[in-house]
Amino acid sequence: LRHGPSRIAVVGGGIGGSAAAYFLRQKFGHGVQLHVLEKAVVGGRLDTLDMEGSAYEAGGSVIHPLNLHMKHFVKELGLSVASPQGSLAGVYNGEEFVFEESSWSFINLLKLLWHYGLNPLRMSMWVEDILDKFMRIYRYQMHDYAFSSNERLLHALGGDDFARLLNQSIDEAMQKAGFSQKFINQVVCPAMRVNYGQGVAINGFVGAVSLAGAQSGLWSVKGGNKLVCSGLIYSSKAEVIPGTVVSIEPKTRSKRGGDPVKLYEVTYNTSSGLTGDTYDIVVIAAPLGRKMADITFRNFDPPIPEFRNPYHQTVTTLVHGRLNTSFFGYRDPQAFHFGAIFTTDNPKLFINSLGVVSPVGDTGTGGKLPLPSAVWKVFSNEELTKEQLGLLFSSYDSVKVKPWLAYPQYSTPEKLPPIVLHEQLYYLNGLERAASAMEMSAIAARNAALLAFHRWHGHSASVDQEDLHEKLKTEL
Ligand SMILES: Cc1cc2nc3c(=O)[nH]c(=O)nc-3n(C[C@H](O)[C@H](O)[C@H](O)COP(=O)(O)OP(=O)(O)OC[C@H]3O[C@@H](n4cnc5c(N)ncnc54)[C@H](O)[C@@H]3O)c2cc1C
Ligand SMILES: CC(C)=CCC/C(C)=C/CC/C(C)=C/CSC[C@H](N)C(=O)O
Repeated sequence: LRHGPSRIAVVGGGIGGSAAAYFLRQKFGHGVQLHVLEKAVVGGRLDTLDMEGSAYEAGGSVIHPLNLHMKHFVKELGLSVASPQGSLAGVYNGEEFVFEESSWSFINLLKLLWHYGLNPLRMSMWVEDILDKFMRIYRYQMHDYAFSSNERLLHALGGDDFARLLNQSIDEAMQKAGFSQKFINQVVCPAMRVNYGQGVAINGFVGAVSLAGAQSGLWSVKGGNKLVCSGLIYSSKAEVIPGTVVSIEPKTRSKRGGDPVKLYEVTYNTSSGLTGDTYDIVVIAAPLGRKMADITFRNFDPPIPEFRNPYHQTVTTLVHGRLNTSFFGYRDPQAFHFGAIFTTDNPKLFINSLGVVSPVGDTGTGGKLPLPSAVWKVFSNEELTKEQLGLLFSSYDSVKVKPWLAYPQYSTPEKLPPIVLHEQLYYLNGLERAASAMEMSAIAARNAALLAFHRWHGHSASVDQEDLHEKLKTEL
C-alpha cells in the first residue's frame, strides 16, 4: 500500500481553495501537512465593503437553497443563515419600466400571464429539470466518485443535454425550447445582466444557473459569506501562507534505497522576497491567465498548454443615498416602490442593475418598500462617473466601489479547461467556464480532492465511471 502524501499545497484561499483544503483533509487524514497559499485575503471573491459602520456583501452574495455543499459548510461550521429582504422588482429598458412587480401576488400572476403567457411557468419547469440533473453530483460525490475532466463531470450529470447547453447561448437554447423572444428579452436577459453582467449570448448552462439564482429561497451567511472560507481553513487545520505563487516546476528527488520521489517546487513572492517549497500534490484554486493567477509552469514535459481564459469586469458600487426616481420616469418619489431594478439590453444604459441591500449581520426587515434613504448596490461594467452617480441619486452620503474581474467572459461554444494539468497537479477553476457560483467552486473542490486521492492510491475504478446514475440507483 502506498503511503499518503506528506505535503499538499492549495493555491488560493477563496471558497474553492478553502473547500479544497477541507475535502483534502477529509480524504487524506491528519498525517498530511496542508498549506493554502494566498496572495491577498482569504475569501477571494467573497468579500464585504464597510459603509457607515456596517458591512455589505460586495462579491458573491446569494446562495441557492439546493446548494448542498454551502449548506453543509454553514451547518458544520456552526454559522447562521440570513435571508435577503424581499423587495419589489421592476425591469427598466432605458426609457420605461417594461415590467413592474405588484405587492399583491394574485395581481402579479395576472400581470405575468398578461405579458408573457405561460412562459414564466414553463421556465420554472425548464430550470427545475436542469437542477434535478445537476443535483446528481451530490450522490456521486457522496459515493466518492471523481471525474478527470469538466466535460466528463457535466456529462455524468446531464448527458448530451448539458454538452449542448455549453455549445449554445441561453438565447438559442430557450428559443429552441419554445420561449418567446419578448420573454427572453424582458425577463431572461435582465437576470443574466444582474448575475453575470452579460447578455443572452452567454452559454445555456450558465444561463440556467443564472435563472436558478433568480428563484425564491436564496440565502446568505450571517456575518458575511467569507466566514465560510476562514471557517473551512480553520477546521481543516491548514496553514495559510501569505504569498503570490509565480511558478510551479516538477522535481524528482532520489531517496536512498528507495524509488525516486516526484514533487512540485512551488515558488512564491512574499513581503520579504521570493521563496519556495516542495509538495507532493498541488491544487490550483484560482483562475489561471495573464491577468489572473499568472503562474508559469516551468519544465513540464510535455509543456502545460495555455488556454484562453478571459474574465469579465463587474463593478460593485454601494451608495447610501436617495434614488433620483425621475431618472426612471417617476416624477413622484412616493409612487416609486421598487427596491430592485433590473435592466434589458440597451447600449445607452450604464448600469446592469441596482437594488437595496441589508448589512450582512441583518436578517432584513421583511418589508417590501425601499426606505427613502437606503444603501443601494449598483452593478455596472465600468466604474460610475460622478455625473452618472448624480443622475441615479438625488443625494448621497457615502459611496464605496469595488471593481472585480468577476466571472468568465462567456461565449459559445464554451471550451472547458482541464482539471489534471500534470500527474498530481490539479486545477479547480475550469468548471467556472461552465458557470461561476460559490457552489460550483465547492463542487470542483470536492472533485479535485477525490481525484487526487484516487490517483494517488491508484483507485481507477472510482474515476470517470460511466452510467453512474443507473449504477447508483440500487445503492443507499
Ligand atoms: C460581484 C460578484 C457577485 C457574485 N455573486 C454571486 C452570488 O450571489 N452567488 C454565487 O454563488 N456566486 C456569486 N459570485 C461568484 C462567486 O463569488 C465565485 O464564483 C466564487 O467566489 C469563486 O471562488 P474561487 O475560490 O473559485 O475563486 P476566488 O474567490 O477568485 O479565489 C481565488 C483566490 O486565489 C488568490 N490568488 C490568485 N492568484 C494567486 C496566486 N498567484 N497566488 C496565490 N493566491 C492567488 C486570490 O487572491 C483569491 O483569494 C459573484 C462574484 C462576484 C465578483
Ligand atoms: C450552482 C447552482 C445550481 C445554483 C446557483 C444559483 C445562484 C445563486 C446563482 C447566482 C450567481 C451569481 C454569479 C450571482 C451574482 S449577483 C447576485 C445578487 N443578485 C446580488 O445582487 O449580489
